Parts: sequence; structure tokens; C-alpha cells
Amino acid sequence: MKYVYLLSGFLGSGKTTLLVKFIEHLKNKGLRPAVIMNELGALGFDSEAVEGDVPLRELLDGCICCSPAEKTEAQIQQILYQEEFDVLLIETTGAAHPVASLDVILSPLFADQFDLKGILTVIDAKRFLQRDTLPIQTKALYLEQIRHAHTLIVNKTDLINEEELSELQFTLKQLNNTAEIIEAQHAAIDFEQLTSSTKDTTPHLPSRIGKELRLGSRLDSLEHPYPQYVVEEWVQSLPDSVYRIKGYVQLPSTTHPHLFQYSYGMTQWMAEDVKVKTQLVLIGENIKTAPSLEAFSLKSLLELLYPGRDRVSELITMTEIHQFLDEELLDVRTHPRTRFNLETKRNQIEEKVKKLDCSNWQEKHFLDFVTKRYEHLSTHSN
Ligand SMILES: Nc1nc2c(ncn2[C@@H]2O[C@H](COP(=O)(O)OP(=O)(O)OP(=O)(O)O)[C@@H](O)[C@H]2O)c(=O)[nH]1
Repeated sequence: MKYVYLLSGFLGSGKTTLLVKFIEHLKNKGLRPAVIMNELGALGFDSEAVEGDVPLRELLDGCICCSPAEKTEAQIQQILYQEEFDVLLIETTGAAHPVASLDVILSPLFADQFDLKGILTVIDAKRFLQRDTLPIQTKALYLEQIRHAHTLIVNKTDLINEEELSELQFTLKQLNNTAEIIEAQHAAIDFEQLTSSTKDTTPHLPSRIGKELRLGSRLDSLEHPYPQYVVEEWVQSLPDSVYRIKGYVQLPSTTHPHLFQYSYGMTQWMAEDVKVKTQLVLIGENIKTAPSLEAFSLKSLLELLYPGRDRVSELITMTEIHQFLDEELLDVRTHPRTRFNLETKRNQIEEKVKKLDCSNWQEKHFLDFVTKRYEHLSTHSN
């Protein structure tokens, strides 16, 4: 798993200055950085700031969020498979929206190899105080970069006074009360503190930043085929704070998975002619709390099976669904935990499911799930 930091911030705020210092810090720690730089214009001036021994790819002529996704995907894939590195630093243009940048970086083809450690937004302290002079759209983008940051680096504090700095701090807290705010001159920050989560996070744990803070991503593996209508219903049920979903879904009726994309209320399906891993990347705010496709589909069945049960309507995660079904199977209220009782209970649930008004797919999907839990419990009850 490679750690990824996204460096965002307005033109001239100090992103390249931060990048150079970040690279130096990583090298001193014995870590191998790699860089993707996105510059507007056809020439990569800033890339000269990166020393020759650091793997570097440049995304020229276009902003990361509006240049062709395949091109960016190819660049990221190239760096991933051709270079050896531990941490990927991505410097976006000042014109990039953080959600769109994440969207491009986290392709379902390789999102499982990246662990997003943070979105760092660099702010030019003096220009921020003059933000009202910016055109409306530019200012809106500026504020979005601040709102979605995990860490806000208030740079160029040498150009403002104490009073202006406190005013700035106050405004930033109002815009984003979860981000850590770090003041800096020439982007000289305590990188040790910034990357401390890198040290104690094992690759299999979600990153500290992604868990606690707002904008983030999640990768869900899909273990079963899902009909298109179930995916569409799931997407409709999700909160508005889920901005993007993309990945590969196996439909029950096709040989190969379909590429599925969801963006601001619209879905798109495209047949693939190769075998790819079925998984979905979700991007949004508080994304860890959004129900997974599997949890959604099982919960729909549980609602039919146990109509009016308050507890069922509160189930969100797969862990909660497992726990609920396990308690039903074990019938904790009345029966001792024996394999015999477990089997009886399982048969009862199966009979009930078969009488429900649901599709063949739903029935099979649910019965497979019940069987899995039954097997798990029988192993653990004996
Ligand atoms: N006074 C002052 N100047 C700074 C500071 N940090 C960076 N600069 C200068 O600001 C200018 C822009 O810095 P960069 O690091 O290139 O900013 P950037 O965000 O990468 O710029 P773009 O790539 O054009 O978006 C450079 O001339 C830096 O030397 C600071 O804290 N104070």
C-alpha cells in the first residue's frame, strides 16, 4: 500500500515550496517519494524544483480534474508499476477541485494500492484576506479547497500582522472546523507531526485522516453479482454527501463486469470485455458511514422479513447486520446455543424468505448470506 498526499491550494500559494520540503523530509526518513505534478500550460516549470532521483510524472496542458481521465489514469498506472516508492505526492493546479482530483486519482483499477493520508491545502495568507476581490467562481473554488482539506497550511504569514492572522484563523475555523491549521513561512512545517499517522498505521487499517475527517474515499469489494436495479436503488438511498462512485460490478446475467459510474445523481453503465476485480470506489464526506451495496441489499430483505422491527431500520453496517442475523439464528432469548437449534432456526428463516415477495436474485443472495452466517456460527458454537 502506498501513501498518498494531495497538495491543493491556489496559484502561487506555496504548493511547490511545500512539495520540495516534503520530499526532503521523506528522504531524510528513509522513505522513497514519487511525485505527480499537474501544471496548467504546456511546460512544466515547477517540475524543475524536484530533484532527478525522485520519480516524477507531469500532467501538462489541463487541470487534473478536467484533462482526460484515461490520460491521468495512465500516468498514475505508469508510476505505480514502473517506479519504486512509498509515498506519492500529488501537486494539483490551483484550479483543481479536491473532489474532482480525488476522483481522477482513485481509479477502481488501482485504488486498492493507495491509502489517502491527507488533502493539504496551502493558503496564501495575504491573498486570502483579499479574497472578496476575486471573481465569484474563483472565490467559490478557493473556499471549496479550504472546506475539503484535512490540513490547512496558512503560508506566507510573514506578509500579514498578528491581528490579520487571528482574523484569518477565525474565518478558517468557520469554513472547516475539522482540519488542523498550521501556520508557516515558506511552507516550513513540522512534517514529523503531519506524517505521524504514517508511522503507526498498518497498511490494512484505514488512514487516520480518512476516518476522522470529512472528504475521503472508501473501497468496497463486491463479492457477489448484483442486478443493475439493486445498484441503482442503493445509489438513490445514499446521502447527498456521496459525490462519486465508480468501479466494476458483475451483473448476474453477463460474462464480464460492467464499469459503473455515479456522479451527482447520474449513473452510467458500460459493458467491459475483460475480467476485472469487482470493487467500488466511493468519494464523499464522512464516507465511512455510508451503507455499502451489500449492507443495503441485505437490509432491504431484512425489512421484508421482519416488518416493523425498529432495530432493522437502524442497521447500517455489515457488522450490525451480521450481529442482528446471528442473534436471530442463535435465538438468544429462548434456546441454548446448540447446532440443533441453530439448524432449526435457519430452516425457519429460509422457509420465511421463500414465502416473501422478492426476486429470485434477492432470495438467493439472502439465503447464501444466511448459510454463511449459519456455518460461521456452527463452527463457533461447537
Ligand atoms: N513572502 C513569502 N513568499 C513565499 C512564501 N512561500 C512561498 N513564497 C513564494 O511564493 C511564490 C510561489 O510559490 P510556489 O511554491 O511556487 O507556489 P505554487 O502554489 O506552487 O504556485 P503555482 O505552481 O503557480 O500554483 C514563490 O516565489 C515562492 O518563493 C512565504 O511564506 N512567504
